[in-house]
Amino acid sequence: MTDRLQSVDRLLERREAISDLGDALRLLIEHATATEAPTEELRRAAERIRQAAGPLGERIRERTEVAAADDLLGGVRMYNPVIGRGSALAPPVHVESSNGVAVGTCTLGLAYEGPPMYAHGGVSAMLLDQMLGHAVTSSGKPGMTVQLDTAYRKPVPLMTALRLTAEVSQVEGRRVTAVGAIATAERPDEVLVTATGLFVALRAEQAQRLFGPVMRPRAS
Ligand SMILES: CCCCCCCCCCCCCC(=O)SCCNC(=O)CCNC(=O)[C@H](O)C(C)(C)COP(=O)(O)OP(=O)(O)OC[C@H]1O[C@@H](n2cnc3c(N)ncnc32)[C@H](O)[C@@H]1OP(=O)(O)O
Repeated sequence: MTDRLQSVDRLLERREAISDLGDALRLLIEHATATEAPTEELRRAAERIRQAAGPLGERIRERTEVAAADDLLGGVRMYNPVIGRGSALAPPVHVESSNGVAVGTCTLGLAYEGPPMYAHGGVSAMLLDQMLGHAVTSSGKPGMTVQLDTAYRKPVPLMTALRLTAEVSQVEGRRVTAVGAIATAERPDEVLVTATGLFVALRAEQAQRLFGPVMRPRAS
């Protein structure tokens, strides 16, 4: 096996391990949010979790370093808080996108609760920002969100399969507008939340100013 193939294998193995850890963390968060276990059990769990966290903190990256398992240009972001399989914060959303259109699926657990039984409005906005970002990126004009308007028409139910959609609606020079919606998978035509986002493609000097350290090739 060539060195390159071996390093690809190692990368895939690491991504698999990160996803496995992410799944475990999501289970932990969901149980910790839903639990009505005795108080003593909570104390024991806190101690065991601190013990498990210790070794992970022994080698950590700086803010200016991209995670070793990520591929920025290829769109692999293992710790993205919406789609990252390694992020305990991510539901995670599974997204497919092409030609300015994105479709996503996810189920939100009790950890995302705002009003009882329903998703927090900020969580819906986060999901839609990400979805709009995928639509915009897949149109070939990636940019950053400069404005996001959300309209909450009906509450988003927790523990229910959701369908998220987004598409580019307007391109004006460096400014790209996209619209998106959240519905349940069961009733995709009944819109619960909508969003309109304005994205701006960065000029080269803006990209350099904001992302200079992570744009440099990794030292081997
Ligand atoms: C396969 C790969 C898949 C990967 C998928 C990845 C998906 C990723 C999903 C991630 C999703 C998550 C995404 C995130 O979370 S992105 C994170 C949240 N967003 C930010 O942090 C952005 C913060 N903003 C800035 O840094 C600056 O505003 C930037 C640098 C973006 C623009 O700099 P600046 O502000 O100095 O502007 P400009 O001089 O360059 O000019 C820009 C043009 O835009 C117009 N303008 C600006 N602001 C507004 C506004 N509010 N309403 C209306 N218009 C506005 C402006 O007038 C001008 O128009 P014109 O005069 O040219 O006509």
